[in-house]
Amino acid sequence: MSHPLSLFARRYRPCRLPYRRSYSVRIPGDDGQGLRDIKTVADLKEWQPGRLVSDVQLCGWVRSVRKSSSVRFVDITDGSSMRPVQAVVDKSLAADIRPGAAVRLTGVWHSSSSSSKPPPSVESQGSKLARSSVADQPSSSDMHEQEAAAQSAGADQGPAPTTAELRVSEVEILGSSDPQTYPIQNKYQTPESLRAISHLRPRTPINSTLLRLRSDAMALLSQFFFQERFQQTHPPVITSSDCEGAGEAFTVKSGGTTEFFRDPKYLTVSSQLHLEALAQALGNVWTLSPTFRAEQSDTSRHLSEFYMLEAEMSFVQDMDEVMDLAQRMLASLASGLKRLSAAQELEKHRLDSRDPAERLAFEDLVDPKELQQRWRGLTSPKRWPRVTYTEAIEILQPVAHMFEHKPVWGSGLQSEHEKYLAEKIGYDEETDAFLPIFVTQYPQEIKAFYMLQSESPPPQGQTVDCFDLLVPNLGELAGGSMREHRLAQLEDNMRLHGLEVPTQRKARSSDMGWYLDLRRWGCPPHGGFGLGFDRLLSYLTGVPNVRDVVPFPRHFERCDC
Ligand SMILES: NC(=O)C[C@H](N)C(=O)O
Repeated sequence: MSHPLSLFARRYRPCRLPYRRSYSVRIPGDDGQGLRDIKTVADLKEWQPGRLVSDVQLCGWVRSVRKSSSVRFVDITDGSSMRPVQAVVDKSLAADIRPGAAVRLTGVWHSSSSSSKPPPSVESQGSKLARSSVADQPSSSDMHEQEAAAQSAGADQGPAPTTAELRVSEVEILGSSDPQTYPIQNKYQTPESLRAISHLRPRTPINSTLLRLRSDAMALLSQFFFQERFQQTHPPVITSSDCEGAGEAFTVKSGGTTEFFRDPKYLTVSSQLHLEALAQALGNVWTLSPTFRAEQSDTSRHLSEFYMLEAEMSFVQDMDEVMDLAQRMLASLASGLKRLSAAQELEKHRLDSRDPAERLAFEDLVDPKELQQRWRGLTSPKRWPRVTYTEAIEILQPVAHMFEHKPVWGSGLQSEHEKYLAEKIGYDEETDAFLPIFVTQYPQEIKAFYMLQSESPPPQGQTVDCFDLLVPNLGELAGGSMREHRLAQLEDNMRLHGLEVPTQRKARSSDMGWYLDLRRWGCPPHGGFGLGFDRLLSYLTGVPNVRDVVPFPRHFERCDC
């Protein structure tokens, strides 16, 4: 008897969906069967078919228009690459091609390999104009004829282009733009002025590349955790409690007169407690979710809404395993990003940029040498340094005069202390790299109630098995801990931190009864960490203010659109 599945397989005919191209670039003969994979401006710029190709269609936004006597050189972008592609449009067709407009252009693709002469190396805008042969080209209809002749003769024809470009015969304006009012100027705009137009800011070359890097990072992290057999989960955004107990939660209100959820609810400050519940069913779990803190800190490192990457591991006894995971994850992310275009473009175009406005924008970023030291540290095969909080205080005390706040055992490390430690301990002379550092075992009193007490605390006082991951210039990038998995001890910890200890979980109750329940049935030793995703991106890209690596920053007194 045949297996029911094979029966199904015989009956099953895959349905062939009509192929519809929804990409910004369309080349003739591309029927979606994978013969060519030219979908975006980034692909098109790389495409060197070795001949002229007509009927290439390009959708995108006009970044700039340069004029010569008979043609317009139009820079087109679709957000897929930092550099635009050049379109050459006869003056007669170009009247409505203005910066900011959305256009569809059709024409002949001239790649550098369709030229008999080798392409020139990097050119300045001025020299490009002067040297381009296009200004002396025949009209667009002549270009079509030339192309047909070239194809039938199987040979290259026409004057050699100096750069890959689309010679346009048809122009459609899909969304017009008035350059007089368009707020994105072809001149330097300060980060602060761009923040005031966060809905348009992604159209600038550097910001759009940062957003692509952000997207790459999310994809790589998903890949990493998938390979590590972690389950990705969606913990809630609306929660009953302030997990860290720091009183920095936003309250959720419905706008009605009655309490929507019966009693006050909050926007999550950390997914950790819910992740612990999921980890007790799924093993190892992670999430990258929005997190909210109502801190009134108006600094370059704080956002009221940020993305936190949190991971929780079950059956883990040793905190080193949690720190190893954090290091493995960051190393894998950094090496993955290095292979992708957004990170490569940021590095390359910083060096080859000829546009004065863009050069100024690059100067707003951290010095390239320091940036390389960061990346070398993140991808280093060496184990990142681990020091206890007590050792850290001992390192800080002899140089206490350097700080505004005195380093004393029992008080939290200030950002100035964290930055000093990261630079001092993390610098690896041998490789000229900044290794991130782990500071472990903080005093119990200044840490959250759920952390596991250390087995052998220092004479100064009781500590907990926790860690902060510190990097130069930024300070804390991540924090994690072993969680107290025993009910009685957890209840003691709660009392110690002045929290109410519910005796049993009541239906519909919003107290911590549910969290204590987790300790009642099958709670193994476990631990995890949370990492500020936006801070990480700002560290990787050298963007000094975390507000410039998120599309729509929200922070104290600012939530613009
Ligand atoms: N998942 C974590 O360990 C993060 C921790 N709850 C924090 O907010 O810092």
